[in-house]
Amino acid sequence: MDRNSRIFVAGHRGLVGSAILRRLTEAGHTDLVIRDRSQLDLTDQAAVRAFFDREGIEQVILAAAKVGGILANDRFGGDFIRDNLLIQNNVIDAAWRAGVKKLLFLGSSCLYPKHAEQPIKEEALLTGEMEPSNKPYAVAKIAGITMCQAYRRQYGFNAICAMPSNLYGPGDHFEPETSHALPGMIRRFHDAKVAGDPTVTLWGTGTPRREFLYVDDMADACIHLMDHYDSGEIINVGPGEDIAIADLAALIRDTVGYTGTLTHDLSKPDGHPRKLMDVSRLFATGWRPKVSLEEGLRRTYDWFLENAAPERRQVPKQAAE
Ligand SMILES: NC(=O)C1=CN([C@@H]2O[C@H](COP(=O)(O)OP(=O)(O)OC[C@H]3O[C@@H](n4cnc5c(N)ncnc54)[C@H](OP(=O)(O)O)[C@@H]3O)[C@@H](O)[C@H]2O)C=CC1
Ligand SMILES: C[C@H]1O[C@H](OP(=O)(O)OP(=O)(O)OC[C@H]2O[C@@H](n3cnc4c(=O)[nH]c(N)nc43)[C@H](O)[C@@H]2O)[C@@H](O)[C@@H](O)C1=O
Repeated sequence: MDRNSRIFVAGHRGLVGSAILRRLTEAGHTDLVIRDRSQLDLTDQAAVRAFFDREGIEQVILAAAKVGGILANDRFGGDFIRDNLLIQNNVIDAAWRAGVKKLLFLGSSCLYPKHAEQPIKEEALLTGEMEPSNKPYAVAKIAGITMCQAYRRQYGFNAICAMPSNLYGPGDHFEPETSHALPGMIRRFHDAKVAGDPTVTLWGTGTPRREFLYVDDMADACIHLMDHYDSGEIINVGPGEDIAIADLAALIRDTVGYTGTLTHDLSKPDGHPRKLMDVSRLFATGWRPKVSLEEGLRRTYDWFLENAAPERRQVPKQAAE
């Protein structure tokens, strides 16, 4: 990506957006455009149109979305489908109208059929029943992909679509109920360690498998695709290996230094049994991930301790007296 190109990083405060902003800044980019939600609500079509008409944006990385773990998706499907359809419709359309040269849209591995053949090839999209827990989110995302492909075919708009695996790292969300599995478990093991709780409860059976990509690798992949990928075909982005949730829990337990026991809350959903993606299309472009899961967990927990651990929140003075 040209260092002088005017790039809008939508969702720059989020897990992926903040990593992309970090990477582009480190690479010496001088014309990065960012807007907090309070400055530009991407669900507001008129505001988004006016923004693109005014700002002369040349490239867009769309890392803004309504995102959450399996329970948030299961409980708030109306919010997920509404907000994601609004955000992506507004940004993709306004970017095209304003003459943006290239846009990156982010789907997810959870868009693939629940029982897709593993590892999952990009051609598997829409070939089978979807996982019900995140169907509203997934249908919205598939609409976004379809919109990008239709705008390319009808208008020649260079929109590309990546399908990331589960992502994690600095800037993630650690709220126990709404977060993704990896940060949720970090928080759960950490809180139990601080409180001296004898047991930690995991959701589900622990048998599902998930593919985890460290968010700085994801940021590198996004920039790599902006530089080297111009096809309308979706492209999987992941490390190409997965781990059972129960084994991930053991890794997180050791990273946090928790010594208690584990139980399972079987009332919580398992979701996809597995969603390991075939990343040969991505690897053929020359990209490879750099950060292992063990190293990524270490860095993520260090970031959590510095920035997100509940005991770091200042207790109001009067409450402490
Ligand atoms: N995390 C994961 O495991 C995966 C994520 N993805 C995709 O990657 C992308 C980024 O996800 P991730 O970084 O995890 O998500 P986050 O929730 O961390 O970040 C989303 C960002 O979007 C912003 N946003 C949400 N709604 C609006 C709005 N109405 N107006 C303006 N900004 C808004 C948020 O702003 P604010 O900070 O104000 O809330 C936040 O900065 C998404 O498209 C997601 O679908 C795909 C696969 C896996
Ligand atoms: C990235 C992807 O993320 C979502 O899909 P998901 O991968 O199924 O979501 P998840 O990260 O929350 O992993 C869930 C798995 O993990 C188990 N599990 C154990 N203990 C905890 C736990 O403490 N929290 C959570 N959330 N899950 C737990 C849980 O039982 C289940 O088996 C999509 O909605 C969508 O948002 C999407 O794109």
